[in-house]
Parts: sequence; structure tokens; C-alpha cells
Amino acid sequence: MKENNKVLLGMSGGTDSSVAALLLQDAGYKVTGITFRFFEKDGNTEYLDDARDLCCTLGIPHLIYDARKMFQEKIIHYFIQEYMAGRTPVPCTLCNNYLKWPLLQQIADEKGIYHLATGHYVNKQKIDGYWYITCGNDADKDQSFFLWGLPQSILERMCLPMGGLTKTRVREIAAARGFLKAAKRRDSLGVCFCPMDYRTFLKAHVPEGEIIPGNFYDEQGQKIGKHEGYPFYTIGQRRGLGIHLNKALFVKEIIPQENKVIISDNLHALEKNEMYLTHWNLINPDVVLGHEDVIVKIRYRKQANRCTVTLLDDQRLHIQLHEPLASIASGQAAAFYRGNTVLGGGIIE
Ligand SMILES: Nc1ncnc2c1ncn2[C@@H]1O[C@H](COP(=O)(O)OP(=O)(O)OP(=O)(O)O)[C@@H](O)[C@H]1O
Repeated sequence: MKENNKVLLGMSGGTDSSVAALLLQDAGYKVTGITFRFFEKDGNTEYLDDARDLCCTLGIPHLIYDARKMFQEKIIHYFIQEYMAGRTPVPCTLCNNYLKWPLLQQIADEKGIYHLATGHYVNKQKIDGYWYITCGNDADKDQSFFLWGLPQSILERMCLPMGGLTKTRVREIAAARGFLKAAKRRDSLGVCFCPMDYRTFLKAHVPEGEIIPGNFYDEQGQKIGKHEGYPFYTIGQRRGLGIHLNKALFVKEIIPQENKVIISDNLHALEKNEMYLTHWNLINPDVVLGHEDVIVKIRYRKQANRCTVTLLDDQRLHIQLHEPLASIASGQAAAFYRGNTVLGGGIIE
């Protein structure tokens, strides 16, 4: 599609996308807001009214797109299945890479709108002919970790008005422009469809009898306590095990077929020097494969390991970690960085 000054903005009704609408309009874009109906807790649709009201105040069109069935199949079903398989799912990464941004692109194409925008705290940069996501300026809000899977066709059309701002500044802008509800709204916490403990969500959504209590074992195979069912535990988990020995204990391994959870008292026993990725995306493989200066992150915050990435004959990526890394769980995402630039990522096997 040819570039024009139209932009389709994903609007959740929250602070960031509301301020994004203001800033895009200030910058001279013809903004259309769109709110996806992904998941509505207890049928609450207040967010739709908030987004519609804001668009009305700004005098811009507002669209609503019902993606609940898609979200149920691609995200919620996957989320439950992953825990039931003893893995650790990454619903926000999948939603962004496979649902939210592709839907924005699809609907923008239908409407003849070139630019695609959200209130994500990230920037983008073109290097050697390739577009990359780079970290947002507000280190506490940076969301680059979730966006490694986007293709060039989306990256080149992205507008990211939050990238250079801090959340504090964004709230100030909302308040100064009279959008008090948006200014005061609390930050969303965790996964949108289960902001509470995911165990409560699983209990409510998995048919009775499918999650059954079992035993914790130590590394020598001795029973050391009872657990409530393997899907309620994740690799590296330390709290909430319900075993009271006078030392810290960690979940080392989950064996779904036997409903066993293996516990270790030694964090080093959870360390690994390598991992394998499937469903990966590398923006420019030439600047990742075989290089010594690639950083891999498997957590949103506070972790960054150097690694060497190799493509195997079976099309998986092999990640050789230069320093050992603890608590690598299958199903989690791994994102590659050089400095602030996201080079790609994948799903840990
Ligand atoms: N239901 C939705 N419909 C359309 N776009 C959405 C929706 N939910 C999120 N987005 C877009 O994705 C961005 C990032 O989503 P996330 O849930 O991480 O946001 P957030 O930090 O809570 O932002 P906000 O303050 O805008 O709600 C949002 O700023 C918004 O542009």
C-alpha cells in the first residue's frame, strides 16, 4: 500500500492509547481508533465506552472489532493447554505478534489506512535496510520484549508515539488535556484475562478431575510432599510450594505424564548452558547467527545473557549461553537484543 497520512490506532480505553490518539492527531495524522473485543471479564464493556467517548471528543472515527472467538481459540485455549502440558505460556507475546498487530494491519488494509499505531512503550529504527523494534525510553515501561515476532510489512508501517515518553509524562499530558479518567487509570497488571493468580484461572476453566493432586520428589526420587496438580507449578518457582523445610526450594522439573514435580534445594541445579527455540523470527539472520555479542532475554526484566545462536538442520535455533542461566521453562519466549535493538526471538522448546 502507498504511504498516506492515515493511521489506525489500537485503543484499549486505557491511558497510553488515549494519549497516543492525542499525540498522533497533534502530529497531523488522520486517526481512526479501533478497539478489539478480546476478553470481557464478567461482561464488563466499560472500556468500549471509554474508547468511544475519547474518539468522540477528538472527533475521530471509532471502530469496534469482535475478536473474542479468535482470542478464545488462539490465546486462552493455548494458555490452558500449555500449562496442562507442563509448559509456561506467553499469551501477551502471542497476542501481540499473532493477533493484535496482524489484525491492525488487516483492517488498515481494508480501510486504505497506511500507518498502524498502539500505545506500546517501544521505538523502531531502520538499520541496513531492515526495520527493528528498539526499547522504549522509559526503562520501567519498555515493552520491546513482547514484539520480536513482527514481520517487516508491519514494522515499516508502525507509529509508536509512546516510545520517547515516560509513563509520568504520559499521565501529565492526559491531565493537561482534560482526560482525567485516562490520566488516573491504574496500569494494567499482568495477563489481561487473568490478572489474578493464574492458578485460580486454571481452576475455573479446566474441567474438574483433569488437574489432580500428586507428589513432589527430590532429585534422588524421594517423595518430599504433596502438590495440588503439576499445572499449578512453573520451573524455578520458589514460593507457594507448601513444603516447609528449613531451606529454599525450587521447582526443577515438571513431568506431566506422571503428575510429578521435582524439587531442588540448589538453584545451580536449575542452570543450563543451552536451549532450543522453535517458532522463531530473526529480522536479519546474518547479524545474529554465529555472532558472539548477541544478548538473549527470557524474562521481561532484569536478565540478559550473552549467547551464540546457530540454525540447526531441523530448522530449530540452538542457543549456546556464555554464562549459565537458571529457570529456563519450555513454552517461554526468548528475545534477542544487541544494545537496545530487538533482533528477533522464539519459543523455548
Ligand atoms: N482491546 C484492545 N483493542 C485495541 N488495541 C488494544 C487493546 N488492548 C491493547 N491495545 C493496544 O496495545 C497497546 C499495548 O497493550 P497493553 O495491554 O500492553 O497496554 P497498556 O499498557 O495497558 O496500555 P493502555 O494504557 O493503552 O491500556 C495499547 O496501548 C493499545 O494501543
